[in-house]
Amino acid sequence: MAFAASQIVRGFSSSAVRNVVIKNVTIIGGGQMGAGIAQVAASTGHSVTLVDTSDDILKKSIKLIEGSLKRVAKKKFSDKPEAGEEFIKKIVQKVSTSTDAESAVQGSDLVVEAIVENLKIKQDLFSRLDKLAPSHTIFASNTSSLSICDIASSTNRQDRFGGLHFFNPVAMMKLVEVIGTPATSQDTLDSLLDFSKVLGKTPVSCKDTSGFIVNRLLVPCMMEAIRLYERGVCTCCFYSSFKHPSSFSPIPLTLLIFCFSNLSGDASKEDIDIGMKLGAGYPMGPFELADYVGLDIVKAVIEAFKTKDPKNPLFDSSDLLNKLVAEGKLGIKTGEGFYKHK
Ligand SMILES: CCCCCCCCCCCCCC(=O)CC(=O)SCCNC(=O)CCNC(=O)[C@H](O)C(C)(C)COP(=O)(O)OP(=O)(O)OC[C@H]1O[C@@H](n2cnc3c(N)ncnc32)[C@H](O)[C@@H]1OP(=O)(O)O
Ligand SMILES: NC(=O)C1=CN([C@@H]2O[C@H](COP(=O)(O)OP(=O)(O)OC[C@H]3O[C@@H](n4cnc5c(N)ncnc54)[C@H](O)[C@@H]3O)[C@@H](O)[C@H]2O)C=CC1
Repeated sequence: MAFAASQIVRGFSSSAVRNVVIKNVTIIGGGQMGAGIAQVAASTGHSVTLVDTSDDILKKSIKLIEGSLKRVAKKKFSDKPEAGEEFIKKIVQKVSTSTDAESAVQGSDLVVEAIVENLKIKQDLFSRLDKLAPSHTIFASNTSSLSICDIASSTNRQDRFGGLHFFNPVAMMKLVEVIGTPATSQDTLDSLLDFSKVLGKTPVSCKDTSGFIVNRLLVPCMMEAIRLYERGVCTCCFYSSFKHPSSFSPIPLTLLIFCFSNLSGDASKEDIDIGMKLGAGYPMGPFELADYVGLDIVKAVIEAFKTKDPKNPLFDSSDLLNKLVAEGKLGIKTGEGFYKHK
């Protein structure tokens, strides 16, 4: 992540919106995603204002950014620790913090929202910001599962509203899904695509459908994994993966179907995770990844999918997931989720 020219200068035209120069970025929500987005935006030369509800939270956001930058600097400046320190300092200086979202958007070219996954709260936020942000400012949501159209409907700038869906951890994951609604202008989409590239990411364009591309495929897999665990799993379907861990050969479909229809014995989340890592080549198994993402987020995502597609059994809720969230066991961020974390 080198400091790069960060300006996106669009073709000149009579419309103010077409001349979008994304220099100043406001990120609302300083949790794991907002802090990550702030980090990559600052690392690519943007001036960033990070907003959250309290100074204590914002201090933790800056710590998250510093922690991630330390890992980057360790590689980039392995033999020059002082240069590494300077690199971190320069990037962190590009991030200012605020608890006042309304003022923070006033000089902003782009607002990226990464707050709690709740439609009403996101709509309330954007509706307030819409009244104060300059007319050229583009609004984007990092939602995992809510409709961009539904969120944008709270504003009077639906042509300048899109989805900008980053992946966790933002510093490492190369993909950004850029989502347009029927009302999003081509200029806005182009600006969001260009911005993603300036951040060093690879953008893909998505329609505003539940889960866009990646979560539409990941979430059913997650829910099937939880159900497998809740009702017991037939361990023989992972046998070939254990016997030949380096081969990564896919389990034959017929064997999988046989095993899924003959469930018996104790479930093991560890075995499911090993199965998906060694048998399907994922870097993390579903339970590890759910703990990494946050179980509150996973629950909110499933509920949003269910709201849009109520008859689909893939999105039926899970008693176990609901219980863990009710107990405050949200994964790595609280020290316990499906697993205990140090
Ligand atoms: C199995 C499929 C089903 C899963 C379903 C899951 C849940 C579905 C619900 C979705 C809810 C909503 C989520 C969403 O909207 C979208 C998402 O973001 S989905 C999550 C996407 N993310 C992933 O899939 C992450 C997968 N994991 C990885 O890629 C790696 O494990 C990871 C890069 C996180 C860590 O790598 P690993 O080798 O495991 O560990 P190391 O600690 O050794 O790190 C390797 C390397 O990377 C550097 N690094 C790691 N984290 C950071 C960081 N935050 N900042 C900077 N650098 C980082 C680290 O320093 C190491 O560098 P080296 O040079 O190798 O030393
Ligand atoms: N966790 C993940 O892996 C991913 C999450 N997302 C999405 O990103 C968004 C944020 O997720 P996380 O960062 O994981 O959540 P998080 O819980 O880590 O952070 C959310 C932050 O928003 C703050 N916040 C809540 N309401 C606010 C408001 N009205 N104004 C200002 N700040 C407010 C909270 O204090 C918190 O710090 C969600 O929409 C989620 O679905 C998207 C991709 C991956």
